Amino acid sequence: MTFRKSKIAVIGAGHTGATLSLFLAQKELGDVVLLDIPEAENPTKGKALDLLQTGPIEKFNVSIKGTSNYEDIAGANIVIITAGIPRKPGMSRDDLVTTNAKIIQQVSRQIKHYAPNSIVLILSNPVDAMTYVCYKETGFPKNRIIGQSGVLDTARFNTFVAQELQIAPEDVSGFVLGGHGDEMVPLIRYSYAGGIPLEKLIPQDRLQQIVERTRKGGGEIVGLLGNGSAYYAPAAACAQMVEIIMKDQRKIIPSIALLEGEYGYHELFLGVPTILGGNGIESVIELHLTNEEKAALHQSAEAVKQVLTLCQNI
Ligand SMILES: NC(=O)C1=CN([C@@H]2O[C@H](COP(=O)(O)OP(=O)(O)OC[C@H]3O[C@@H](n4cnc5c(N)ncnc54)[C@H](O)[C@@H]3O)[C@@H](O)[C@H]2O)C=CC1
Ligand SMILES: O=C([O-])CC(=O)C(=O)O
Repeated sequence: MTFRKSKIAVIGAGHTGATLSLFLAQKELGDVVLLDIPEAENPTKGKALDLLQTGPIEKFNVSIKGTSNYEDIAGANIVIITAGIPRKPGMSRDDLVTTNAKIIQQVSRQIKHYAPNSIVLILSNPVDAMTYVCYKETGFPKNRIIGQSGVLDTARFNTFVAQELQIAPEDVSGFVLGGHGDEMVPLIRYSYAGGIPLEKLIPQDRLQQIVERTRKGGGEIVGLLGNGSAYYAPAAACAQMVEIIMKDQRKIIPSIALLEGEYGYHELFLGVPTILGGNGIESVIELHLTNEEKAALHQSAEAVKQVLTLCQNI
């Protein structure tokens, strides 16, 4: 009898890619292939070997291979793209667009060739636009092209609310819509702690401060790190999405998904609540929004469209 394990490919072996590989190995979701550019082949192999040697201590048993050869991702079930440059203090995510769009284009071509049946999860920034670039370049169906932003943004919101109320973070279920930029839309009306609407637990002005901190949550960490951006929580967010897909858990999770009429948008990737499962995005959940919420979402969508115009001539 042959036992075939699943294969998960992580493109980009930097901070997020290497951290994600550790989370994936700990979850034993499949064998991990960690790929970076040829110039970084030795460090990539070194990180993979180091991760592999974590197995006996952390009690996981999967293979972890470092490589710069795309043949190694052949047949991957899921590919996560973390390749690209991160921002530095003073930059916005959108400032990365020209460099990263070219990288995503190259990487997507290789994925199309070597892992044509894979589900692709995009992390690289500006992530809403990079998800669109990957969609266009691979030509994969929309359910198999997913961007990560909302799991992370919601985790930040939940953390700040838990700190405010002095409760367990897992008791908080926040809700964030829109693009992964400072215009993102944390929706207080759909946010709860222990089933109680947050509006009943925290005064409006404090809630607004938490919303603002969430919107700028990535920038806060960029400012503190000084040379790069967050990677533990972003990697954990990707690992959770991979787990949901690999185990076909059908969870309601915010994903960057292609909108074809939902929320009034067409041919636009934006963060929305989705059912995530074995086929990737199983469906987009459309919620009723107040006029104020619609206006905030519109502002966020316009910011994403603006960045997309910069991807047209890559
Ligand atoms: N969507 C989100 O929520 C988040 C997105 N990010 C984004 O993820 C990206 C990666 O961040 P980090 O891992 O911290 O950066 P990093 O600089 O530590 O790692 C990036 C890696 O990509 C590799 N790379 C560059 N071009 C490549 C190519 N053509 N093929 C394969 N690998 C290539 C680099 O050699 C490097 O090892 C950034 O764009 C960052 O802004 C980071 C955190 C959260
Ligand atoms: O802030 C950044 O540049 C990285 C990112 O997307 C995040 O941490 O939310």
